[in-house]
Amino acid sequence: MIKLLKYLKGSAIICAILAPITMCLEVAMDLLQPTLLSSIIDVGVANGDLNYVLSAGIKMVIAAIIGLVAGSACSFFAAVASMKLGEGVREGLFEKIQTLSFLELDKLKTSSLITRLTNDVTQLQMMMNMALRMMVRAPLTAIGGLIMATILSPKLASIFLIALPIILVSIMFIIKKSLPLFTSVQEKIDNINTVMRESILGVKVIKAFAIESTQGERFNEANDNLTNESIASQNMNLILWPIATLIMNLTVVAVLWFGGNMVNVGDLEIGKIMAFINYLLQIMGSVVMVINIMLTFSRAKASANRINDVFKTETSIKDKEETVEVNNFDIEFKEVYFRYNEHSENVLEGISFKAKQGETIGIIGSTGCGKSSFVNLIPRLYDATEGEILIGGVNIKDISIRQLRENIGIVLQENILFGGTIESNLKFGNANANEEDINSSAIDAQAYEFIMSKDGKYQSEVEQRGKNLSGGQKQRLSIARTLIRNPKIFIMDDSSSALDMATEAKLQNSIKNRMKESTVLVIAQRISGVMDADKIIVMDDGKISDIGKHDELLKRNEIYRSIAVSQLGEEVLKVV
Ligand SMILES: Nc1ncnc2c1ncn2[C@@H]1O[C@H](COP(=O)(O)OP(=O)(O)OP(=O)(O)O)[C@@H](O)[C@H]1O
Repeated sequence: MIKLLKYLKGSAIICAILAPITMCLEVAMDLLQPTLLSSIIDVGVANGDLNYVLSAGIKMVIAAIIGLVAGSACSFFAAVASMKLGEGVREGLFEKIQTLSFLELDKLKTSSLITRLTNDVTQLQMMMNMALRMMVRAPLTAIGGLIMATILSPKLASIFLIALPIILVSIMFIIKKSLPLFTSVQEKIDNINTVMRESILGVKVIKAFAIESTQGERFNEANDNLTNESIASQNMNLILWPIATLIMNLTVVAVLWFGGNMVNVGDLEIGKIMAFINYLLQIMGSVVMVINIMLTFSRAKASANRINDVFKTETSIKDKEETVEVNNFDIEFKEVYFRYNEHSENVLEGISFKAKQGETIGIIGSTGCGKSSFVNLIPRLYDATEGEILIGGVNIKDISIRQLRENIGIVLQENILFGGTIESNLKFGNANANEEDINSSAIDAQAYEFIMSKDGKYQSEVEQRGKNLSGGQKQRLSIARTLIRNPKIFIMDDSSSALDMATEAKLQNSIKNRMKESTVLVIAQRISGVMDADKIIVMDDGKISDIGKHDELLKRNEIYRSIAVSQLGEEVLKVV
């Protein structure tokens, strides 16, 4: 948890220092009150000295006002410092997540990352706030109260020697038991976030399949698990209160019993007993505060561990110290093998091929045969497990990730658009794009017409994830967003599947003209999407089955021939 304090910066550090200082003042004022009260009773009232009573009373009021102001200032400083800590940690986490590769993101899981960014940071904030207010107050009040009570009557104060150890041992026991429960509660929140995320994003599928009740059951199960775990962690909390209250009440009885006897034999004044009980209540109150701090601390520790897990995660894909600039964008795969993690099987096996800059390569194969995995290796979204991938003759691991990704434009299979306007989405591809760039990429992506048909044209609103656009419109905007970068390597991962044949043909034509100088890789499910390519790679179960032109493959490759016949009919064979 201490490690995360480095996210406390600037004015927040000053607030974090001022909060305990102002708290010290409040505690001092609180500790003064019982002594002033006892002097009023034992001196003022006992001697019938009204002036003494008045002046001590005024001192009590002034002390209370100073205590109030100091306490409010402390709460303010603690709130600012803890909010700023939360802001800093969230910012750090967000930046860290941006650096992680797909591999680490797969492992950490999106919904868990969201819980860590929100719920776990909130726990940390609460801890910080409480620590700044209570961590000083509780021990100071307890120690100060003990000293003042001992000054009043060392004999009576010996009662604390029995009461305090019992409470402290109970606290330690409960804390030890509750830490794993708090970690488990956070995990259960992860689960519920996963189900919620799936249910909300997939609400249309759920409705279309009429599986609301099944989803409801999944949600209820996750919800029940969270509730049960939270109750278990709170139960620990509940045991502590009766123990603390019982010990406190027994101590008060003991003070009254022994103190009463002392008054009877003339060893102690009545006012001192009252002050003693006041100190006792302050000490016990601070013990209760310590219990609260410890419980919040255990919960925050579980959250801090989860946050630190993200900070500790090192990206597996990073730049070497010395990187090489490339000016040529031929691509070569040399005996490339790939699997998603050490426990899974190879998704790609022995992939070798070459593509010259300016060539268009089509990639076709049955679903799940590894096409997306294959192209994802080129911009290093994942790293190959074995073998080498070269661009312009240089291993891609020797090229800086920035240069690599700046020169590669990939239209992913999942077309994710961001909330904003059509223009802001296109500018994701190139923030400096001018009107001409925007127009030309929209025209080439066959998106211009539908954009112009909208009332707002380029300023038309795009809702989150582009949900107010059709599948084909999203695909075309995603293509335009990539074309606007004029990448040296242009990859389309099944990006024209939602377009009709005529639009797809126009798209192919415009890409061919625009990307003459680039290496183009096009994954398609439809033969029409790849048949005009300079080379077509036929993939089968993670391996390359064949590479050739349309006519050649029709003649010699069984897989290609069967895909072509299934889509274009037997006539396709007559041309060969
Ligand atoms: N992130 C991932 N983690 C683990 N396995 C994955 C992941 N993504 C894909 N796979 C697995 O890798 C294999 C190849 O998937 P890939 O997406 O590359 O196939 P594809 O040929 O592009 O499929 P499609 O044509 O349906 O898009 C599949 O068996 C899939 O289950």
